[in-house]
Amino acid sequence: MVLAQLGGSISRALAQMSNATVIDEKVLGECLNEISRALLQSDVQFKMVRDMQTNIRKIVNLETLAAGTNKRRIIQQAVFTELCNMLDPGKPAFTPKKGKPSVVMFVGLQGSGKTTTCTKYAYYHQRKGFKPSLVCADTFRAGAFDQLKQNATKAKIPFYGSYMESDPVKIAVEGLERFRKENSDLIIIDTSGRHKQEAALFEEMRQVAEATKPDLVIFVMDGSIGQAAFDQAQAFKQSASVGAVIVTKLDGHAKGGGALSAVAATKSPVIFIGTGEHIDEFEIFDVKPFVSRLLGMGDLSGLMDKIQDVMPADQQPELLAKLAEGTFTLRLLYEQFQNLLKMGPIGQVFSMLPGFSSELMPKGHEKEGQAKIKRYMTIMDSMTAAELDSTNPKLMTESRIIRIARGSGRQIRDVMDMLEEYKRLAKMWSKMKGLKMPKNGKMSDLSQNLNIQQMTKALPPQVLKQMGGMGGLQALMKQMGGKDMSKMLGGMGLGGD
Ligand SMILES: Nc1nc2c(ncn2[C@@H]2O[C@H](COP(=O)(O)OP(=O)(O)OP(=O)(O)O)[C@@H](O)[C@H]2O)c(=O)[nH]1
Repeated sequence: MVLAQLGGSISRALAQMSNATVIDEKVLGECLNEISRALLQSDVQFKMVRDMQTNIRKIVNLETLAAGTNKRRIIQQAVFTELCNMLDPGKPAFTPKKGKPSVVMFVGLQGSGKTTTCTKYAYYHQRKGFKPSLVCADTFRAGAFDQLKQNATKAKIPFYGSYMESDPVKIAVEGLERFRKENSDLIIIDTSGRHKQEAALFEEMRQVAEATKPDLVIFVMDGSIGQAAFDQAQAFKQSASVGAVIVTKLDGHAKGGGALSAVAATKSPVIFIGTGEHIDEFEIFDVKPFVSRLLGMGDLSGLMDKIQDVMPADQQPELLAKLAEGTFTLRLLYEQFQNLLKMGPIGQVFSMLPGFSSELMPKGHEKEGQAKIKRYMTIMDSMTAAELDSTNPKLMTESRIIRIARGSGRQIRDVMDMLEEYKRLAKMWSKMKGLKMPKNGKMSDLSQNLNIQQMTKALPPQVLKQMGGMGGLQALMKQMGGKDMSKMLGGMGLGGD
């Protein structure tokens, strides 16, 4: 069972239980069995599933719960906590600091996605302002250096390797010296993999580690290997001082449960997950938000951080002023699309919204969504400034539409489609009109001025329903704290169909 389905099954089991008029032992038992079945099908170890059931039973003692307590919420919370405990080894991994030289070594079996992940890791840190560099100490696989070179060049990350040298230790040390001189603050060493765990692989790993003294050894594990994950993770853990794990290929048909439970068993935290072959299909792994997203409960603080990352602070007062006037122009939409694309794969963004489990945004649709946004932007590129800045729907006459379609090389139908989407969003935003502005003009202070009624009106009904109606919305606003809500609404509107 793939991870997104696992989340869906657990949420469904909880929802079914909520539908029961009385929650008694029988209903609770059925719900827990359903959840256990889903976990087992995802390759989570039997013992862990059994322990989880026992723990939940301990927390949720139906007889002693006072009348009037919300049993459903208590059970849901217990499931959430247990899933988190399963994935949290309780100690954080080493994290590199900007400007302070760190060495990180990657280990794993051949084909686990090690080389790809090294570049993703480097790229991730580069975007955060680090000066990463890559060393290819994989002399076992002939094409490894070429692959690293290609990836690194594309991402503009300095790399080091050799076609001639066959001693991985020598390459690792030379690469380290070179990049230390060049003031790289994150030197990443890719090591050889083998088809299976074998003594030679572990010996080589040990030697490279001894020569380079890494601050962190990351074990890269293929998320689709199911139950075999347990032994593999443990073998690596015992041979190298693995300090963190990255699980790859948690897209497509990955039996993520197996890898995740095995990882939990090795007591090293998962720090990132790979969700595709592309360099930005890489997500930071945080236990609570991950479980929350798995259960379709969203991860708003993650989403807010992502938005804050891409939206320059000086643009915020301007956007707010326009929103307060109730003017949502095509130009504004264009800018929002740009921000959305900067945030990374759309599916990642949507899975952070409460009510949208990743099951609702399957891989194919994600690409479709992204393509749709790019298509809309191409169409807008063929519009005049007056068209982009207008708020008059009548301006878009037939002749203008035909001209835009021709100019952008798209069908008239596509232009109409884009305009419909714009109208839908403009309508949603117009309901936010009259919003009281925060005095300092800062987005992050806007949420204090939003009221529930206004929000309820602005949200598409199906989104509101998914969020659990007014009550859900209220809880959500509390969760948001000082973070900003309006940008989130913009994002939501784009996916609200
Ligand atoms: N779908 C998907 N494919 C991935 C992901 N990460 C890596 N891959 C693919 O997995 C394949 C193997 O990846 P590599 O990076 O070459 O594997 P490796 O572990 O470095 O192999 P060695 O260098 O031989 O040890 C490649 O085709 C990658 O594109 C991921 O998160 N999702």
